[in-house]
Amino acid sequence: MARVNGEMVVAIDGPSGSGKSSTSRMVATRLGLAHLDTGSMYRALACAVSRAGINPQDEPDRVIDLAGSADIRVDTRPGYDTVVINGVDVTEEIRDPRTSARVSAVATIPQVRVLLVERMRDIVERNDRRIVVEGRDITTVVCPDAQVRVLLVADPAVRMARRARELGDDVDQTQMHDQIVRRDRDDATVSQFETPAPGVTLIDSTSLDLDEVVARVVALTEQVG
Ligand SMILES: Nc1ncnc2c1ncn2[C@@H]1O[C@H](COP(=O)(O)OP(=O)(O)OP(=O)(O)O)[C@@H](O)[C@H]1O
Ligand SMILES: Nc1ccn([C@H]2C[C@H](O)[C@@H](COP(=O)(O)O)O2)c(=O)n1
Repeated sequence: MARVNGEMVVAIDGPSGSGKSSTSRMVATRLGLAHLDTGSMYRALACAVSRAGINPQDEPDRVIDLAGSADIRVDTRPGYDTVVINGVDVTEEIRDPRTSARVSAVATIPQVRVLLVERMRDIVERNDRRIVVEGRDITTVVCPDAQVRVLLVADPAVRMARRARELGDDVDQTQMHDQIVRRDRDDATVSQFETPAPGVTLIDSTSLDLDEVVARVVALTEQVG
């Protein structure tokens, strides 16, 4: 295994379905790092909001209260991916297309973002800054000082096809469009993940397989002085 020693924060941003989680998990495993999927934290909050019967558009203050008070536990061992909020294991629920449809309404509330960014940075520190962190604003807001910063993109049609293959018969074309195109449009109102910020490496995976993407990210970690 190409383990790295010392501090190594790898920040990976990108639009929905661009391969952030698959890539991050494999990079973390290969390098002996922890893995934080920050989208899972917004998704967990969206589950708790829904369980509490809160409508984020009508009652943003209740969402903000929950974002501040909720006990959110994420397992940062690569491949474990367990997420528990207020004692409820939502690991499966966060991947339900209904959660995907609701999560942007929670993640686009600015005060919610401030509260969760604080928690994300805390998790990075608790992992001794040896971690792969993925999301939409990791390279720009959460960890702009990361050793490696990547924006991972892929053509929307390719992302939809990959997601459709993953979900099988469960999701129709309208839902797929909502999960990828509509979600990106909403999420892009609060984060900049469509073009790389200065110093961020762009990787377009449209015609790269997963192993090729992982190899490129690992190569970037090897260039860190
Ligand atoms: N380079 C690639 N080539 C082919 N398939 C890929 C590639 N990268 C990811 N995939 C597949 O695309 C799908 C979406 O990948 P993944 O869940 O990692 O994306 P994501 O960016 O984390 O998505 P989301 O933003 O919705 O959480 C998965 O089925 C994954 O196996
Ligand atoms: N750093 C982040 C991470 C995620 N989000 C939002 C955007 C998505 O709609 C939602 C779920 O993320 P996903 O699991 O699809 O990566 O959370 C964000 O705004 N910032």
